[in-house]
Amino acid sequence: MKILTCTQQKEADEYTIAHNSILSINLMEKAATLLTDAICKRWDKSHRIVIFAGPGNNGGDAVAVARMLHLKSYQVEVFLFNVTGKLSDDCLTNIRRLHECGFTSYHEVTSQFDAPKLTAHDIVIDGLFGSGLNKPLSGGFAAVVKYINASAAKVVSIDVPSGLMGEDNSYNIRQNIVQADITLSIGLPKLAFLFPENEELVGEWEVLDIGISQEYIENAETRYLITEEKDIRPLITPRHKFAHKGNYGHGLLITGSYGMGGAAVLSARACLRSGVGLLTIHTPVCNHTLLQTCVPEAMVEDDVHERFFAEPAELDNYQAVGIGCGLGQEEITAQAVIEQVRDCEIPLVLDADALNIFSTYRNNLSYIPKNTILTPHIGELERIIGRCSNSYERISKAKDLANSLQCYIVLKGAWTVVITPEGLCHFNPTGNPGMATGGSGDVLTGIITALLAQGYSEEEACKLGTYVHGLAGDIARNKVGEISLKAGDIIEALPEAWKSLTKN
Ligand SMILES: NC(=O)C1=CN([C@@H]2O[C@H](COP(=O)(O)OP(=O)(O)OC[C@H]3O[C@@H](n4cnc5c(N)ncnc54)[C@H](OP(=O)(O)O)[C@@H]3O)[C@@H](O)[C@H]2O)[C@H](O)CC1
Ligand SMILES: [K+]
Repeated sequence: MKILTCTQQKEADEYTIAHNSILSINLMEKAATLLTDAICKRWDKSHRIVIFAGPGNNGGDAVAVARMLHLKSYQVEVFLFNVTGKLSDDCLTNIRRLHECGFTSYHEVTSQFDAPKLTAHDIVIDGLFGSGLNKPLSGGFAAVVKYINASAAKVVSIDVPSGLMGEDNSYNIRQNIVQADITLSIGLPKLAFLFPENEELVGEWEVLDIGISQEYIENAETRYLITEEKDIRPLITPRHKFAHKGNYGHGLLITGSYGMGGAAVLSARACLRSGVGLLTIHTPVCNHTLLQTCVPEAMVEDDVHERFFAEPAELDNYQAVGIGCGLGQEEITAQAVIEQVRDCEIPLVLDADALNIFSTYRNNLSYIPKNTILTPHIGELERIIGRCSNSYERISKAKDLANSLQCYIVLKGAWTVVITPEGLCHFNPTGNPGMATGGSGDVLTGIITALLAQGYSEEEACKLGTYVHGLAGDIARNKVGEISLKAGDIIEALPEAWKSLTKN
């Protein structure tokens, strides 16, 4: 699913009106009908609905919703802010329609706003500003926002929480943005919804399909997409009837150190549950027995060192290599990692300590081969690109890094994003907060390494790997709950996740 900018969203509306023979006012009527349904589904008529409408079409939506709720016998009160004396045509039409159905609780605010007292049982509909916002809110509107946020009422924002920009909020004023409990987004989701710092502003969100022109969406250029199951399923290549283990690649995981053998176990088990033909684990001697016992399906190659990875492995026999889980950052390991990466000519995944090593030895970043997959969490990424003050800045800088290294970056978190060397950002929808636990990343590295070994392209391996990892996490959550979820549960759920993605 594409994510469009607010400017594109406006163009999409105009295109739909021009090409799908629908009048602008009727598109608004469609939006208002869906908004009203979504509201009625959640709250019954015992709640007073207090609607704050702005001067543009976001306000027009809100006024149309007021009429629909009024006609369903909800108790509705409308405050329309008309401080410049300039209302959009569709907003004006809806004000007329509201009056025509005998509605009397309408207040037009031109200067002084006598704020109603809001209680916890009230529902506020925030239709002040939507995709037409062109600067941070200030003055009277900022005061209205603060009053809404200070109230105990539940807040439903139409399209976007008023004051929030759809994409970049680096220069916004946070306290002047509505804190919604629910955002009912019209057409497509906005990029800003996917950023963790906006969670308390956007609340729970839902997209309402008002029938925006598919043709426009297909042709719209965007760098931001949400991966869907329908994008993932076709990527999976079925196994051949006459296949043998040699057909599915030999993966190598360079993982583990003294006290961190578990990371090697987790990544190896996940790798084996993701279709790899053969797996070898290169690990310090101290982990030999552990791995032979816990992962009997894998071969173990001992490093020269008792406790740490110290000497690069020979890569001739492998189709992919994953480096970093539980490696530690000993000087001797750092040198071995840099050398291993510099000379690597097969598909490569760098995770955890391998990334930390490159952030310490930054001058060696250019040794990372083209098309390598880097799988940092926010902390690991910022050790490389520097501290960022918000997600938009972080993603922009990550795109720069992916471009300068010509690498793939899998930035892990809620909405893990796969960034391609060309700067496309694919947001992954699966997964849950239970997966924020040690070892979860090791599992992902194992999965992606398995996919690369089987011959999936880097982009496919990133997208498919993050999707199935999150899906397995969701299956595990259903079994054990978010609090108890541990990395091993994700591995145990991988078979079901793979099965669900491959069944008809
Ligand atoms: N038919 C359609 O196009 C549909 C649109 N939908 C809804 O429409 C909004 C977008 O509507 P739009 O009118 O483009 O924009 P807004 O309602 O968000 O706001 C525009 C007005 O706000 C003023 N503005 C902008 N920023 C500020 C600010 N910081 N402070 C004060 N005023 C501001 C702006 O004035 P200018 O003079 O600056 O232009 C406009 O007056 C979309 O979000 C949907 O809710 C329907 O959903 C479907 C059809
Ligand atoms: K709004």
